[in-house]
Amino acid sequence: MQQEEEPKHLGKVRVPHVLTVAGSDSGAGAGIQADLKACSARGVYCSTVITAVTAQNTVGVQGVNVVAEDFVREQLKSVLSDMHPDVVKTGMLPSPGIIKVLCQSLKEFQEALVVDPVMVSTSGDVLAGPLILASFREELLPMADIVTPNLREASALLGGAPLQTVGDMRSAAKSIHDIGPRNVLVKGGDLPESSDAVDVLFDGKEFYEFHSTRIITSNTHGTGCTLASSIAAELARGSSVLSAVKHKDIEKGVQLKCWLIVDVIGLVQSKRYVGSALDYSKDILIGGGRQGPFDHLMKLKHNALPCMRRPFDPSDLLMYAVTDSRMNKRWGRSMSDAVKAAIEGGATIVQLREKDTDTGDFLEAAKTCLEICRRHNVPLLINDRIDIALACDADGVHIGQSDMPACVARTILGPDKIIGISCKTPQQAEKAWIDGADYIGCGGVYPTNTKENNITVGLDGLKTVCLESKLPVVAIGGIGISNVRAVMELGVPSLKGVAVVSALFDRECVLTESRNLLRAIMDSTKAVK
Ligand SMILES: Cc1ncc(COP(=O)(O)OP(=O)(O)O)c(N)n1
Ligand SMILES: Cc1ncsc1CCOP(=O)(O)O
Ligand SMILES: [Mg+2]
Repeated sequence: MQQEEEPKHLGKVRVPHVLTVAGSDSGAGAGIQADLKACSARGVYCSTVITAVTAQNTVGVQGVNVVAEDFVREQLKSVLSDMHPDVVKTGMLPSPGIIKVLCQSLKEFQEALVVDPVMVSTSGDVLAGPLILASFREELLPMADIVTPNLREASALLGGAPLQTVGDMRSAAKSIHDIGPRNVLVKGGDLPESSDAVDVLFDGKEFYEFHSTRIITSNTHGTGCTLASSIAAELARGSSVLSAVKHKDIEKGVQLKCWLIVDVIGLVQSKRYVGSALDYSKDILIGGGRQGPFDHLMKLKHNALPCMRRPFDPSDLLMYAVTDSRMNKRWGRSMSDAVKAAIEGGATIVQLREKDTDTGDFLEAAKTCLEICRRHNVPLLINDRIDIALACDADGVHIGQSDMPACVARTILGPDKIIGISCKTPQQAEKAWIDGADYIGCGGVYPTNTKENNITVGLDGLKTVCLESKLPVVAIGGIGISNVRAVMELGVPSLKGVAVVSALFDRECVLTESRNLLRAIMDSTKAVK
């Protein structure tokens, strides 16, 4: 009997998809490269049709090599016929011929269209001449669902009169709308004498103004491309709503209303995203020119902190300091002062275990502690709170048996973060290994007041777990200067150190306690050898 073939898409998820038709920027701040990064940051797949290759950096544009029209057509056909993007976004279109080719393809495939009418690069280099202006006006703009000119582009599209006020921007938006696009967003980032950045949207009926705080930075190269890509990404994400409306063939008025909802929300989100990326990137240094790129994924600075992170080393577990804000408060010190003193006293890894600190305060303190830890090349872990670990880009987390399952934590945190799991039995230790943990914390070894209702495993329980564990082990619970020797002298190779809370932090001087405890640990490890 012939088996029926399963449809290829069964069980697969369709992801939102933007096609960008634009030029390549070798400096990767703008153009195709900005579009790819912006779409990735906004969670949308991005395919690319390259119209020109530019030699470009933070100083300016040194050269442009236009791609042959036929080859632009071929790229368009390859992507549109097979991958069916939800939205097409255009950037640099360097010849009237390329615009014609694009418009033909768009008529055939009927995708939603976001036009960033790139004419002059942010460095002032002209990327599109007067012939292109005519093609924009006559062919491309009438097909656009939204067009996003800056002040200079809006002025060029309308014959050259400068735009100097929000009133001018409104009139320009209306006049450009008359050319044919369904929505016009005139971006006022360059408006003189304005403390905030104002953009004006006109949808043919109403004007909307979007105000945001102006971010003082020279790292703005690619802002226009990024905003347009981000709008395209938002439209692609909302395209299920749009296509539902389109399919039902609802009368034009309702369809427009639906567009507007997607547009306005998408615009607000896009502007907010660009603002956050600019703000994050205001102090990064790439290139020596006047205008630098910014970091679309808002991650680059983590790697630029004083000390680079390194892979987890089990010997980091030797003296493991676990914070407790109640104790530190009692002794009149902040979390970061406590961490600094513990590290100066020799702590080899730090865990922030903050059971009653508000989330906002916890995050801020965690960022400060992370800077201290990075400076000293000491890993920083967060207890229980994967959200905090992600938000501050800590080195990892410590989780217990009733916290987030370790395999889920691993999926969320990725392969490079450190994950520690509390285990009281060999079975739990085995599971921790299967789930992808890096180490286990075993205890309470001795009774403790720090953690309520914690069952004590004793030295025997610790030894049993250490003997069975495939992962390195750190002992915890009631450990201090008086009993650390007994723990370390168990002499099981997987036992790499001790984790302590009150022995360091429920004391007057964290620095002294840390030094003394480290000395005792070192003495006992020497004794074992
Ligand atoms: C190193 C280390 N080991 C064990 C624990 C305890 O974690 P957990 O069982 O999740 O309990 P809480 O600390 O969250 O109360 C730990 N924190 N660190
Ligand atoms: C968090 C934790 N997990 C098991 S025992 C314990 C508390 C350890 O605190 P202390 O070092 O003050 O006994
Ligand atoms: Mg926990």
